[in-house]
Amino acid sequence: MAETEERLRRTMMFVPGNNPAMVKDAGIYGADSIMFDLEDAVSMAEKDAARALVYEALKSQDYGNAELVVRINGDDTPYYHNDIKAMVKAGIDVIRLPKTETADMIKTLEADVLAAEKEFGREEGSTHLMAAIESAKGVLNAPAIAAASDRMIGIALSAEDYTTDMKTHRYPDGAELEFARNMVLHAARAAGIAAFDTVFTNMDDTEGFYRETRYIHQLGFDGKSLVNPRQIAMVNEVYQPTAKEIANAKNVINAIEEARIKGSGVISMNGQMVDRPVVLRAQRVMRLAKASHLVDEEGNTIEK
Ligand SMILES: CC(C)(COP(=O)(O)OP(=O)(O)OC[C@H]1O[C@@H](n2cnc3c(N)ncnc32)[C@H](O)[C@@H]1OP(=O)(O)O)[C@@H](O)C(=O)NCCC(=O)NCCSC(=O)C[C@@](O)(CC(=O)O)C(=O)O
Ligand SMILES: [Mg+2]
Repeated sequence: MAETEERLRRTMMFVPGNNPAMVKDAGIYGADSIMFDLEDAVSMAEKDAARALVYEALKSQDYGNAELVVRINGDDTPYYHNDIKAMVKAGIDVIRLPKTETADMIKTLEADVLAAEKEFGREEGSTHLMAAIESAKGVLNAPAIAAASDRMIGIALSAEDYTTDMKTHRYPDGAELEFARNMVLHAARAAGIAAFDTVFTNMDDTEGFYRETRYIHQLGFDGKSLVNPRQIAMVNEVYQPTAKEIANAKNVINAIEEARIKGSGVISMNGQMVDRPVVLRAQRVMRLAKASHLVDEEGNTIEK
């Protein structure tokens, strides 16, 4: 992937760090990002073993093109520093801080990660960060959290802890998450980083999962945190562009290229004004189409 190209982050799958089979096979399902969990999926008694398991997997397993993320334990736990050191030493792509409530928590994490990069001879700045927003305080501070470090690649809403903090629970229509979703999304967009929607935990409610995914796709989220590989194809299906969207995107890109050659940045196409934001949307449609194997590298439709 070219350095300037936006990475697709439709699916970020939680993998319990204490489960050797799941850790080993996590790469076979095609998630855009694999998130090894050292926090709430792992009991206190298994914290050290899980960290060692994930460390060994990162050193020895080939997870293909997936972005590798680890959810460490919070800075109020005795595991936080060891988690950071082990994961930075193993060369993790992204550290996800759970229950992030302030920008200072990210700044502290950034300093701790930098110290670990120096200690283990890793390139300074190579470890990226993201924050999980899991409380009212976190939601209200989301803009500052999102902008707290140049290492930040995204922020995620964590609705299980958030609804507990709000003294409610999750309902099928998601009204209890409306404010938090919009805050997280706006904070991410204002900081120029990715926004991840929360996990959906009822494996049997396929209809509910599709409904929620279509909704967050419409809002503009980059993708969702997931708990099960069966959810990956469903998210990709919702996020993949339609044939009409792809055809339109190709026309936009071709038309603006012709206009550029003639020295113009804005044109009219079928009565519709085409300018920079329309072109950026068209380019994103083509990236999604490529990732969904609907078109090849040159943008030609792949016949199924
Ligand atoms: C849900 C279930 C038990 C269902 O089990 P089932 O047995 O019915 O699954 P099946 O579909 O039958 O599995 C078919 C095959 O896939 C394999 N497989 C399944 N899941 C896999 C996976 N995740 N990774 C790799 N492999 C997997 C499985 O091993 C089998 O492999 P095989 O035997 O070879 O065929 C299982 O998925 C699971 O444990 N999920 C992870 C749960 C978890 O991590 N929770 C913590 C994160 S949330 C949180 O903390 C809240 C939060 O903090 C969130 C935030 O911050 O965003 C907040 O506050 O909101
Ligand atoms: Mg949580």
